[in-house]
Formats: sequence, structure tokens, C-alpha cells
Amino acid sequence: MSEQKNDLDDLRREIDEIDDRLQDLLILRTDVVQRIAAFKRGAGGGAMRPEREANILRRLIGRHRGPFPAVVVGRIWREIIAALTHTQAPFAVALHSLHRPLDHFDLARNHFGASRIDIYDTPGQALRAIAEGAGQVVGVLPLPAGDDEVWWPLLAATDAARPRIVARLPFARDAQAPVEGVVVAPFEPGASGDDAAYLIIVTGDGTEISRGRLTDRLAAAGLIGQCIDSRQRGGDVLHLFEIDGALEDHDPRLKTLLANHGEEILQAIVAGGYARPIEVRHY
Ligand SMILES: C=C(O[C@@H]1C=C(C(=O)O)C=C[C@H]1O)C(=O)O
Repeated sequence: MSEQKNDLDDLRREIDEIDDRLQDLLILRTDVVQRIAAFKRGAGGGAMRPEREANILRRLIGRHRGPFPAVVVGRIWREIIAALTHTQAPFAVALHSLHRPLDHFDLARNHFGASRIDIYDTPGQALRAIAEGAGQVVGVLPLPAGDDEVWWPLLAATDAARPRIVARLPFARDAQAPVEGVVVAPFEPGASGDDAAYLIIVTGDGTEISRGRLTDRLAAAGLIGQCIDSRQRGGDVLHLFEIDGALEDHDPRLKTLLANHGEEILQAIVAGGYARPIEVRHY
């Protein structure tokens, strides 16, 4: 009995040592992030880099082994990354979800850890909070063309500081994830190496052009994707395309598209994009 007790004490001491090492490594990681922050301040640009965050999770979940659940590895690192982004530049999360507010709240909490989450009654209010938040507000909204209300036409602005989609949630997705959503932020997302982009194509009311023909026109310019929703806005029609790969505002393919089809296509507005999520098993 007392031998067993000694064994248990030894094992618990081992756990304490491991916990100390984990915590020491967190403190060390924090120091390195502060150095990265100084570097980024010099180079210009914001603290949050969704494409880098996606690749950290891809790499760690890819190398994971043993009975500790990979989905929890994802949750732990999301907590660490969110906290260390705060140490560089604090931010709050503007949340809007009409039909599944609790599920979307979970998405926001799981992705942004202990961040403050403010709930907005309408998507317009959430987007305004992001646009007017001096770079300190990001949003979580339902998928732009899902079952929830249609809010994506609000992204059809052209100023450089406009809110855009920068991530898709949950990033490490298991079969039990009840909803998906997106992160909206006042900066352009970078490319992670495995991405999709949202592109809004504006056509004039008088221009009768089918989604199929538009998809072909885009493909001819090198933009491979599909139209996932279309909405009337005043005299125009807005089409939301999901495109393979990352897309920047100044992508030459957009110039080609407008040069070839300026009669039909009035505007091509990049509404952001996301690093493609990865699938993980739950427990
Ligand atoms: C440390 C950085 O800043 C943020 C924090 C990250 C992290 O904790 O690893 C990763 C990406 C950024 O969102 C970075 O840009 O590398």
C-alpha cells in the first residue's frame, strides 16, 4: 500500500515537473512573440496574421500522436495564439448571429480565447464596429452564404480599410461542429498556401448574364471558382464567388477580367478569403 502511495507521489511529482516545463515554455514563447511584435512594428502591419496561425495549427495537428485529442491541441493553441496576439495589440470581438447565437458565440470563444466578445443585433452594426474600431475590433459572423441571414453584400465596399473575411471557423473542424462562421477584420488576409477567396462581381441590372457564363468568364481570366449567392442591390446585381486560392486587391487576373468584360462586369471586389480548415477527429 505505502509502496503504491510512493509510486503515486512520484508520478504526481513528475506531472508537476512537466507542468513547470510547459509553463516555462509558454513564458519563453511569449518572449519570442514580443520580439516578433517589435519586428512587425518596424515593418508596418497589424499583429494578427490568420494565415500564419492556420499554418501553426496545420503543422502541430499534423505531427500530433497519442491519445490526447487533436481537437484539444487545436483549442489549446488557439488560446495561446489569441492571448499572444493580445499582448501585441489588444482587440475585442464583435459577434453577430441571428439564428444560432450560442453556437456562433462558441466559435468566437474557441477561436479568440479569453478575448472580450460584444454581441451586435445586426450584421451592419457588427461591421461598423469593425470598420470604426481603429484596428482593435474583429468580427465573427455566420458563413456569408449559409442558412443564416444574408449579410455579405455589406462587404461590397472598395476602400482599403474595409472589413473583409480573413478566416473560416472552426479551423480545426471535427464532425461535431454544429455551425461554421467567418472572421471579419479591417485588413487584407495573407496567403497560407491552401486558401479560398471571396470575390464579389457586380453586374448591371440591364445586363442579363447567367451565373454559368460569369463563372466561365472568371475561369478564362484564371479565377477558378463558383457562384454561391446572388443578390439585387439597387439597380445592380451582386454575385458572391468562392475562388480557389488567395486573391489580393491588386491581383492582375482582376484587371484582365475587367479589361475583357467591362461591359458586363462593373466591379470585381475582393471580399477576403480564408485558410482552408482542416478536419480532425473529436475524442
Ligand atoms: C507571433 C505572431 O503574431 C500573432 C501571434 C501568433 C502566435 O502566437 O504564434 C501567430 C500569428 C499572429 O497572429 C506572428 O505574426 O508570428
